[in-house]
Amino acid sequence: MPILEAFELYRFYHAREEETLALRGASIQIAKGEIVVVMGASGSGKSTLLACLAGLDEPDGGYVELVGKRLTRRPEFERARMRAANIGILLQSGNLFEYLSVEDNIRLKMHLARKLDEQRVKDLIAWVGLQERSKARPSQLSGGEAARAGLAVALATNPSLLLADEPTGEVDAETELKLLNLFKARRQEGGATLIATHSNLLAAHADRIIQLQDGRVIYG
Ligand SMILES: Nc1ncnc2c1ncn2[C@@H]1O[C@H](COP(=O)(O)OP(=O)(O)OP(=O)(O)O)[C@@H](O)[C@H]1O
Repeated sequence: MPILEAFELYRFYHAREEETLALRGASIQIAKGEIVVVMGASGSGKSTLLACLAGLDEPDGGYVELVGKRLTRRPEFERARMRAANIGILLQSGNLFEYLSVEDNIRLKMHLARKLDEQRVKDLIAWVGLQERSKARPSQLSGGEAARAGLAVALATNPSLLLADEPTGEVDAETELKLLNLFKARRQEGGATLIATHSNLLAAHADRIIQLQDGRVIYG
């Protein structure tokens, strides 16, 4: 069974007189242990797709199944509960609460999911190589450190699926490589990762590439 499956997603945006078709029948599947990269020109619908897959946005047509259960067209609190149990989200930036240290950001995420686990806090911090920076606030971190801290927070509750939207967009080449290696390490443990990105490095190491164009999957 795929961890996540999307069937014929449509999403329209209405702004003033204009209507934008951000998704026009996009279908995808992600299996356990896969790294799937979604590529496409700016405006092709990558962020919209990820938001629909995470249940943060509701598609106007089609639906998403998360671990075999429909996520779409449920009340927000139910989508939030399903998301919290199964999905970690990593964005280009803004993954951390500014007034909390790295380790407290991780703890807060666990606490909200009622999964506080001090050993896992330590393990995650070591895994992303931030042992020396665990008490630092986000504003005291370099871009690369903040990206790794964001990944630790996204994976705090050990989600079966990581959705990453342009995670290496604002980091240097060294951090890009570090993040790639962390995504690969996750794959060995059976975790699935879907990455919307323009990064050729991430694409080169993906198990599968999905190409979006004008809201449609044209490849993959
Ligand atoms: N909230 C919104 N209101 C109106 N139009 C929107 C909204 N969000 C996205 N769009 C439009 O939907 C289309 C798809 O946008 P989306 O952000 O999903 O593309 P993207 O592939 O992620 O782009 P980028 O690579 O630049 O982040 C674009 O034409 C965009 O202008």
